Amino acid sequence: MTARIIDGKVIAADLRAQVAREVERVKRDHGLTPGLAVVLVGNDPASEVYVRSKHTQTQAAGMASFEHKLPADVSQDELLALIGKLNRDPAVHGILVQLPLPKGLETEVVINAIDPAKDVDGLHPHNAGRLAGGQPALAPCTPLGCIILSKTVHGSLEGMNAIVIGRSNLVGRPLVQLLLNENATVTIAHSRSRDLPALTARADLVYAAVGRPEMVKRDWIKPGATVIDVGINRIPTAEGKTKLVGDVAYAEVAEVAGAITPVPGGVGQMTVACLLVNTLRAACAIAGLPKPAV
Ligand SMILES: NC(=O)C1=CN([C@@H]2O[C@H](COP(=O)(O)OP(=O)(O)OC[C@H]3O[C@@H](n4cnc5c(N)ncnc54)[C@H](OP(=O)(O)O)[C@@H]3O)[C@@H](O)[C@H]2O)C=CC1
Ligand SMILES: Nc1nc(=O)c2c([nH]1)NC[C@@H]1CN(c3ccc(C(=O)N[C@@H](CCC(=O)O)C(=O)O)cc3)C=[N+]21
Repeated sequence: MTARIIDGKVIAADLRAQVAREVERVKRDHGLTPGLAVVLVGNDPASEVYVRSKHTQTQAAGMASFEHKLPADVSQDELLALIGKLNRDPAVHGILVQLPLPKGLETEVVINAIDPAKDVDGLHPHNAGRLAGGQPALAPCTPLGCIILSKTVHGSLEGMNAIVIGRSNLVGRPLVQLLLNENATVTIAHSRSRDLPALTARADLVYAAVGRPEMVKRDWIKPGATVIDVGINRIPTAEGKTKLVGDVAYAEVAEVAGAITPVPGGVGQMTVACLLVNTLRAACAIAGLPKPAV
């Protein structure tokens, strides 16, 4: 069997086009231009790539994009002051602080300072708690993207056995909550889990969000399972260059899986598209408008 490739590029482009249509409508009918502010502290080259692609795609969708680059040695107070300013700025409806933050800055304090209504990353305890309680919330973009990709294969995830490998606040935990809301049966695995290959082999849906290049192997996968690879790992090649690989050994797993996401071109594409969705939703909610169609 050779897996169907889930094309994140195409699915994300479709989602961005839907966002752009809705942005045009709220601009025309309500004079509302959704705005996203991205805060990047320090100059990690990988982060700069993501931030640039967020900026380009935000503008392409007709939204306002505000970039704030701060030096790695910025003080916590200065960063909190910027967040306070963005919280009060009526042109800003979404605030994303790129993680991880450089040493010396307390992630929790910084995240908690973001107005929950503008927390398009879904990381503030207000939104994380609401999501865990099954209430409407701004949910993290990468897990949202994982659910959309899974549904392109299965329609409904109800009753399916899912495993989420990884339990970070940004990916694993919120993904578990979204899967529960979809009525999947969820196993949560992490670095202390015992016999990960056997746990994974029971799953119809496998989500790998670990940060270990090509960790998930062919013999871990139930034949026909859907494999969603969240990992983004840059590794050296034999030719002395670098390449991106996921947390799944793609070539061998694609021989047994029913469907699989590539890296690049899978989940990463959806993350940025879902950020636009969240910004549009946040803008409509803040302006007191009905929920947008996307
Ligand atoms: N495509 C996209 O848009 C995005 C991709 N990513 C990528 O996804 C990956 C995960 O990111 P993130 O969640 O932020 O990473 P974190 O480092 O925050 O979390 C990694 C998780 O994996 C678990 N883990 C580590 N080693 C093992 C192991 N050997 N077996 C089982 N579990 C293990 C850890 O367990 P424990 O809790 O016990 O330490 C932890 O829960 C990274 O490659 C990252 O680059 C991240 C965000 C967006
Ligand atoms: N507060 C916060 N929120 C995040 O959502 C967040 C973050 N911090 N820190 C870093 C991770 C990582 N992340 C990615 C986004 C897009 C791609 C992406 O577009 N990837 C492309 C390829 C990119 C390339 O070629 O380098 C793809 O997979 O096709 C990847 C990874 C968001 N993250």
